[in-house]
Amino acid sequence: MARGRVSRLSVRDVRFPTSLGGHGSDAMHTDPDYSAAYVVIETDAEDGLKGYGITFTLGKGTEVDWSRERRGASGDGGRSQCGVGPVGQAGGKEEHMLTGGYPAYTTSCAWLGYSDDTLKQAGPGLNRRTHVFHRFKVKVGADVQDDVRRCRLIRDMIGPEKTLMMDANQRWDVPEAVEWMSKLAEFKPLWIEEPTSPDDILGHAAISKALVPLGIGVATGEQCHNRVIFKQLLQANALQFLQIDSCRLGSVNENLSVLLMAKKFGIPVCPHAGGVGLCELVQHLIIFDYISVSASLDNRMCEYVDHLHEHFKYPVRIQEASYMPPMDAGYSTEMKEESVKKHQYPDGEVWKKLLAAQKN
Ligand SMILES: C[C@H](O)[C@@H](O)CC(=O)C(=O)O
Ligand SMILES: [Mg+2]
Repeated sequence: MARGRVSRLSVRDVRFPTSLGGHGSDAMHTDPDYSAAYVVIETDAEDGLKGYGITFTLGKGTEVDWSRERRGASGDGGRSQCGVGPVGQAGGKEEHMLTGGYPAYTTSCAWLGYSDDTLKQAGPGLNRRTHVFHRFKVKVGADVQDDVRRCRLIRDMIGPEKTLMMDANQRWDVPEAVEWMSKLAEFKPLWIEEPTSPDDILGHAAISKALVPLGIGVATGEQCHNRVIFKQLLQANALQFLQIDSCRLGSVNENLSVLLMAKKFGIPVCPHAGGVGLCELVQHLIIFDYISVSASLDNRMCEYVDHLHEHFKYPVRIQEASYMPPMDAGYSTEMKEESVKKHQYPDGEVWKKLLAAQKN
């Protein structure tokens, strides 16, 4: 157990220029730069132990988080996530995880900013992934004709059996969501994610009521910042898939309370991980969910995006489209110092070059 009092805290603004390749783009966020307020805490125990935390943002948001972290990293429970202990004793479900891992789906096949050629190409496109993954998510919501074309292309490539999900990133109002999804129903999506404002609990309930008869569930949660919102979503039958976000919900404890509520309501948790470092964090929560709470993999899967893992000291391991349990102690949050230095905004090497090029 860590001893001592927190004696030092650093917060750094780390940004990755993902917008240059359209990675991470959706109907609401057209040019995101995956970024983080990266926090390191040390104690006066002088035992070498440090705590690492990140809060995911899309670039400019880091400035807001930066000032929050500086003002009171411990005051409000913080949105950053610091290390927890290693996995415990092996039992039947742990064995299952250790051998087979936790099922993953990929969103990296179909960000909204990708051209049709990119979707088709090997490399960042879908071909490379179709034989690895069985579950795919496509971004929709900006233009219905584009969505029909892109969903057809993807459904044709993955075939009728593989699972397809759709994500509108809050773009629609309630009637629009129902109408739009009725047009995309032919592509057999398992869920529509964030069909409308994340705060509109009754709106989500109305959309669920209209779409469940078409075989389409509603998924939401990546913008839900506390357990009370999730409680209301569950009580109102407003979602069929619940998506915790390890950084959005303040603290591991808040995430755990949502896992427990989801179990009580019989709703599968399928965490959000589209961002930098989110896959690294959320794998701990979802494997815990399986081993200690839900005990089920029915209709459950964890999002995977395949960017930026190389900047983490303990990156996720994906095998056969599954997250393999992390073997290192902690929450897999520590970034490589070299990566942090290079991507620090605005004075890291990467940003100095980009900002200079923008001026010219
Ligand atoms: C801006 C982010 O990339 C967002 O599109 C992620 C998301 O909605 C998801 O992964 O789901
Ligand atoms: Mg989403």
